[in-house]
Amino acid sequence: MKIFSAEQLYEADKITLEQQQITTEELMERAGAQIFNWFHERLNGASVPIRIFCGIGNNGGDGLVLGRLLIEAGYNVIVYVVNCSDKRSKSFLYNYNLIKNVTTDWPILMTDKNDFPEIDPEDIIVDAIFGIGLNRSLDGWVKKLIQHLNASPAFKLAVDIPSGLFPNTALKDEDAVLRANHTLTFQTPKLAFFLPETAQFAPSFDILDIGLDRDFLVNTKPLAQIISKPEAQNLYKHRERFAHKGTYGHALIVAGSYGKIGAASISTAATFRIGAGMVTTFIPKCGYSILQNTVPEAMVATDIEEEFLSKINVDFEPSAIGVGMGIGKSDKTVEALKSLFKNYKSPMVIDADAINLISENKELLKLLPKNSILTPHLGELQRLVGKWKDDYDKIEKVKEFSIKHEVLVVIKGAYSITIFGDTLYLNSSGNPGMATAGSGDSLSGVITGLLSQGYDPLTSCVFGVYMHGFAGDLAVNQMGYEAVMANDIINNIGEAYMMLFAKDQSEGENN
Ligand SMILES: NC(=O)C1=CN([C@@H]2O[C@H](COP(=O)(O)OP(=O)(O)OC[C@H]3O[C@@H](n4cnc5c(N)ncnc54)[C@H](OP(=O)(O)O)[C@@H]3O)[C@@H](O)[C@H]2O)[C@@H](O)CC1
Ligand SMILES: [K+]
Repeated sequence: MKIFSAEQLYEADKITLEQQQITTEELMERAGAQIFNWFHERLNGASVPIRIFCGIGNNGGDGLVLGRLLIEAGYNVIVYVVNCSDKRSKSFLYNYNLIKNVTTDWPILMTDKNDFPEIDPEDIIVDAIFGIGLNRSLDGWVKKLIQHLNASPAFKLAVDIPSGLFPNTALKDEDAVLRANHTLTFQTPKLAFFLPETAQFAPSFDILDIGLDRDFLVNTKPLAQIISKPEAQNLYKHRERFAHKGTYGHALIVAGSYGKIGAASISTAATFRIGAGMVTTFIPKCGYSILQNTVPEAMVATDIEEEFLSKINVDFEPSAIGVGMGIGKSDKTVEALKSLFKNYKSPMVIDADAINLISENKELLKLLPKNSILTPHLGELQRLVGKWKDDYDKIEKVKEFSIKHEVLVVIKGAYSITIFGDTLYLNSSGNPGMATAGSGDSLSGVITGLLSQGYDPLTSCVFGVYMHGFAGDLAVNQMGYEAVMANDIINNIGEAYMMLFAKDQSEGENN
């Protein structure tokens, strides 16, 4: 699914009116009716008070349509106009007049904080104050109104986007945003719903299809793409009946140091589970028996050093390489990486300490094979690209980095983001149970295993991140968030493949 910017949505709006020969008011009626249907299906005529707060732009207009339809259906509705300016939009005014036809309880005009109503915990609050037209942070009594609403335990439903939240630019004042319980967003979710600093304001949402122009939606390059099950299904490559282990490549995992041989075992097991044909794991000598015991399917090659990596040498041409998990930061390991990057031109997954070593020895960046994949967590990312001001600045910095060094970057987090040049993919699978040691090592193994099978680097990232998260969702369903360990994620990769095409929706919420 695509995420469009506010500017693109206004463009879609304009094209829709032209192509479908409809007025703004007709489109607004569609939007309001969709929200009404959502309510009506759930409330089924219940008499709970619904307090609709409308701004003076088109978001407020949507609120007025909803109010009118709810009143007509016999609901207990109180409509407020947050009258912060006299620049009311044309469609707002049109619907302001219409609502007067269906009730003698005209909308209550609010002009300062003396007009704030008392709200019972059982009431429903509808936030139609500001939508994607917000162009500065809220202040004055309107900000106080938002805080008044936030202080109430009543259920808060936001229309299109919580008021005060910018759809695709940074937030400056987090005390001036409605904390919605749920958001009904038009046509596509907004980027802010997925980023760490702003997702808290829209913790859950439904997307309402208001019939914006299909051609525009299909042919326009979006701000970002969300990867959910349908997209992942399209990325999956079927196995060939006459396949043999060579068909799916011979991956090389370069990992581990004294005390961190587990990182090598975990990433090796994940490389196998996602489907690599063969895996050789290159580790310091001290890990030899451990690895042969924990992953007997793997071949093991060892460094001349006992406890860390100093010179990486294998006698085959790997189909993919995953490097960095638990390798530590010895000086000799920097040299080992240097020659690895120089000698092998296969696509590489670069993780953990390999990323840290690159950050400390920037000359390594020039040696990275083209289209290599870096999978930093936030601390590693910051060391790599420097500090960022906010989530959007972070994305811009990573885009620049990706373009400059011709690499892909996976920013790990609640919605992991894959960045390739100026293209963004947001992953929808995964859960907080996966914040556990070794989870990242298993992801590196998954991506390496996909590369090894011949998936291209971008698909390996996007599909790998999805499958890893999906396996984590299945693990959580079996044992709960707290108990999940990295091996449980790996052990559910098989189930994730089987469930990928199953109709059952038992996995995570936003899949
Ligand atoms: N796109 C679509 O396809 C469809 C969109 N639809 C709906 O339209 C919504 C967008 O409507 P919109 O453009 O009228 O903007 P909206 O958010 O109502 O607010 C604009 C007003 O707020 C003001 N203002 C801004 N910041 C402010 C601040 N900090 N403090 C105070 N005032 C501030 C600004 O005035 P200003 O003072 O800047 O001149 C202006 O008057 C969208 O979210 C969706 O709900 C649907 O109906 C159908 C299809
Ligand atoms: K809103």
